[in-house]
Amino acid sequence: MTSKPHVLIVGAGAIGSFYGAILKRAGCRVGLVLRSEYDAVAANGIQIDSPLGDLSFRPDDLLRDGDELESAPDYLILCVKVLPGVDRAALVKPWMGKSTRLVLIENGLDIERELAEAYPDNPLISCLAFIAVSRTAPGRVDHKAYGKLVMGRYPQGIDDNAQALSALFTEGGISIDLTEQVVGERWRKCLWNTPFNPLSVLANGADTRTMLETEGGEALIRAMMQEVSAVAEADGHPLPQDMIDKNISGTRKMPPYKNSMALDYLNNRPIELDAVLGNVVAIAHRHNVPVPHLTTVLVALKMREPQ
Ligand SMILES: NC(=O)C1=CN([C@@H]2O[C@H](COP(=O)(O)OP(=O)(O)OC[C@H]3O[C@@H](n4cnc5c(N)ncnc54)[C@H](OP(=O)(O)O)[C@@H]3O)[C@@H](O)[C@H]2O)C=CC1
Ligand SMILES: CC(C)(CO)C(=O)C(=O)O
Repeated sequence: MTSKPHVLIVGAGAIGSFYGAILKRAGCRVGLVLRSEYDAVAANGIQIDSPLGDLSFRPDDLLRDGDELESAPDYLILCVKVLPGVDRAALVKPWMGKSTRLVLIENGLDIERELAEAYPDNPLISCLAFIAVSRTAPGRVDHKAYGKLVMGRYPQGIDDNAQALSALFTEGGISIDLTEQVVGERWRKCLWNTPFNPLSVLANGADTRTMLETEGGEALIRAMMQEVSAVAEADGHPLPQDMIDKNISGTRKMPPYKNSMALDYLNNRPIELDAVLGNVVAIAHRHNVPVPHLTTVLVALKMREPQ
């Protein structure tokens, strides 16, 4: 690649718009694939309120699902919610060239496999976002804090593609941790997301402080974390012994926070229940690890879904 790469973001909500803006700031050509917010972004571009300064930008290409591009992007970054009814492999198909690197910035466990199977010859880079960012209106994004990405080649390793993408994000002003073991990193992140995200929905969109300070709340969260940790270990990704204590004390120090699933619930959007919890329970069953708390929360939330 001689000039700066061409990036296409599929699903430019909070995460896609923010990381697209960072790559735009690094000098990339950045296109967006949009659905409900297409007209607003065509009129006004993407506006981002951020402590990093003015990140607002106009996309270089603006597409709807299935629209053609004259040439395949160097990086296709997928940032849609991971939901059972969404065929992500089919969604990205129109823009996947022979050497397009496929990049996921999405929450959950075991969410890469369907894409790795659909595109076995394209490098797949899996990323975890540590950021507080949300959509406030069509084409408007509020970046409150943080922004680090942890990234690596799926299923493991760090290759030139991950290095090059990491350099671009760094140039745009984001901190990156490259990892040889991205699946292990997904387990580390799910130690937090798997209890906090689904429980916040059962608790009507509660924030972290409410969840920890309700009598029995911390004990329930710890019990769920113990189960996630046991499944991670059975799956070959043991987590450090002190990680539960660190997660609890770190969360207690944060200002009260509503996670992305709480925001989806409060905005009547579907929640990523399987990606964040259902897949952990499925892996537990595969390894015969008992997960009574995780199962109870999963089943209670499934009862709320339209049958
Ligand atoms: N927000 C956060 O702070 C964090 C989010 N994450 C994870 O990042 C991922 C993205 O989350 P986030 O950005 O918050 O979610 P958003 O709901 O803000 O954005 C998702 C975007 O995908 C779009 N989309 C969905 N399907 C299609 C489609 N078929 N074609 C085009 N666009 C489509 C949506 O469009 P439409 O408006 O039409 O539905 C929306 O713009 C999730 O996995 C989440 O868990 C991880 C860490 C923090
Ligand atoms: C870790 C956290 C809370 C923000 O990065 C997240 O993943 C979410 O909101 O779902």
